[in-house]
Amino acid sequence: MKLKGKVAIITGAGRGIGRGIALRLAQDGADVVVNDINSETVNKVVKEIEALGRKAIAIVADVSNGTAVYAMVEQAVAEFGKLDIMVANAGIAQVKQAIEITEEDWDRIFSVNAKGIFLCDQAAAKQMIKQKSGKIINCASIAGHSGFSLLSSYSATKFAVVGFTQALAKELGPFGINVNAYCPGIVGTDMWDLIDEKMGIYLDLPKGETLKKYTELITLGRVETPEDVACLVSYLASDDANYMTGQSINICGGIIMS
Ligand SMILES: NC(=O)C1=CN([C@@H]2O[C@H](COP(=O)(O)OP(=O)(O)OC[C@H]3O[C@@H](n4cnc5c(N)ncnc54)[C@H](O)[C@@H]3O)[C@@H](O)[C@H]2O)C=CC1
Ligand SMILES: CC(=O)C(C)=O
Repeated sequence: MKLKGKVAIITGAGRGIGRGIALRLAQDGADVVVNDINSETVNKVVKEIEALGRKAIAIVADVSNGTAVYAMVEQAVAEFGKLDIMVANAGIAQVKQAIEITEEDWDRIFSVNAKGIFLCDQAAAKQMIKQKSGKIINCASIAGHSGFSLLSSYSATKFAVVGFTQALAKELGPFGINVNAYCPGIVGTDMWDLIDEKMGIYLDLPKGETLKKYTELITLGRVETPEDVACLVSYLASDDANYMTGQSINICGGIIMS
């Protein structure tokens, strides 16, 4: 159990990739703070983690709200005494042609995907600096390494995550804190159901066909699962990754290679 005795916060963990990461870190021995804006789903995930014999608490908070994020970290430390791992996973998608995106659209997606990462990382870093150790793990995407058509605002937020991850790694290295990001490809979650449906309208494709078209780009020939992503996050959260920092790692079945 490589994360035995560790305490982790995972944001956006009520479903999808975040849930997969929460369950995997618990299987590896960590106690887990399960965050989401959806109270029903977080409570279900807490029960799943307790069934694995680990401690878990639910914290319903919007990662784009600084007061709520700081209160979440404070509550985690009050409950468990420390914070070893912050997985800033929560994110939203937006499928539109760039010429159609409104200022409100742009501000909304940046407030969750970029500002949310900044707030979670900053609140965690302040606690981890006191401890002189910690692992901050941000969710980017392959869309943060290569722009995706009809996902321009989304891609821009993920490029922002990659840049912030590098800069923060440089600032926090002297405190024994590692900062890295994971970059999934096409993961079969509710987010991709939405992308499939909305892109299908632009591409004039029936439901399921956009996902099929994108699946043809995957070298390993199948859609990614949350568990595939969780394997990388489990590594980044562990002592095995003590010499890795500032990296944004593609875990995408070979859609893009670099
Ligand atoms: N599904 C995919 O193919 C890929 C997803 N990603 C990224 O992975 C992360 C998770 O994505 P999925 O699990 O697929 O999405 P999802 O939509 O299935 O799940 C996202 C979860 O985050 C929660 N959430 C949304 N806004 C929030 C907020 N403001 N505060 C707290 N929680 C919030 C939602 O309630 C939901 O439970 C996102 O950052 C996404 O951009 C990256 C690459 C590929
Ligand atoms: C949702 C997402 O990040 C991709 C690349 O599909």
